[in-house]
Amino acid sequence: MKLLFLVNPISGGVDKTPFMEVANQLCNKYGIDFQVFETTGNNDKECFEKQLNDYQPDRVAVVGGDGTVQFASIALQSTHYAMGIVPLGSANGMAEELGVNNDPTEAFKDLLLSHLIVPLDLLQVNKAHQLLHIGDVGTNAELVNKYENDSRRGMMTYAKYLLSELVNLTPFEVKIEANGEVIEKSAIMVAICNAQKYGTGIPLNLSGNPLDGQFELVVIEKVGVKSLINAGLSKFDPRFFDDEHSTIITTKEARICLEKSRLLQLDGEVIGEVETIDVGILPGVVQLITNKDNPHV
Ligand SMILES: Nc1ncnc2c1ncn2[C@@H]1O[C@H](COP(=O)(O)OP(=O)(O)OP(=O)(O)O)[C@@H](O)[C@H]1O
Repeated sequence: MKLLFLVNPISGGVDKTPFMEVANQLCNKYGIDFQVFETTGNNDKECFEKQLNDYQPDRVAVVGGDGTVQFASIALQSTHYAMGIVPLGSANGMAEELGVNNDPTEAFKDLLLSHLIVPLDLLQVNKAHQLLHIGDVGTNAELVNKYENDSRRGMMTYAKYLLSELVNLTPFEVKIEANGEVIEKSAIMVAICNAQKYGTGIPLNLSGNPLDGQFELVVIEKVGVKSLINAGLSKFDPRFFDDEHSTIITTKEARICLEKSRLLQLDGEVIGEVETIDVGILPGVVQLITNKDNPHV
């Protein structure tokens, strides 16, 4: 077997050397030929694609967090190269959704052993962007933007912005065209979900499945104290999930029209202001190495 490691050395602020030493020993023990590609943050897509096509691996091991998994799935889409995840980021939301073992070495062994390869969906957003996990406009996108632009990272800064966003909630009008219907709502946030939960573990819906060829739009109309407490609790137990103030639409294609431009964030990255968001599904374009611990299989 030929294995290509795609490693993000900075994800999660975690030193990847101990994991790579164990992985190296396992590959030597089992006679697995391997190469390593380390992201640098510069020109990664071109360099990765070159190494991929020169080496032609049987499998790709993605070592990092959500940003790295998103990078890999976009680079590997519509190719025959299968990828598996070794969760080593600060947020491993997609790994969690897909039932990947929390222990990187165990996740790596699963990746080597499993013969279960399933087609994973991506979403196409406004022609120019692709989304793997969750994107949104409204409260959360504003929060991500302020947090990203503050040099003081960490939980205190995040909490400060979260509180100011929650105090200043101003609903906006949104029109959604999907499944041959038009829905108009007053919302504080609209989320585009290929999955169920944010990387923090807080769920947005309980029906999202990144392998089903569809996606969910979640329109959050308002947040009361009760739903905030429930959101926190539902991180630990989905029975607390409260959809009283949200509308969930399952579809393959949608147009979201906002009354005025708002910031859009996709997979944790702020894209910029948009007034119209066209979303489509790219069904099963990524070959994902998984196993029966994945709740969607
Ligand atoms: N070696 C590097 N040095 C600096 N930036 C890098 C490096 N490798 C990748 N990047 C940049 O880091 C970003 C991806 O990292 P991101 O933090 O989203 O990863 P992650 O895997 O989700 O980790 P985390 O969970 O810590 O956020 C991209 O913008 C990428 O260009």
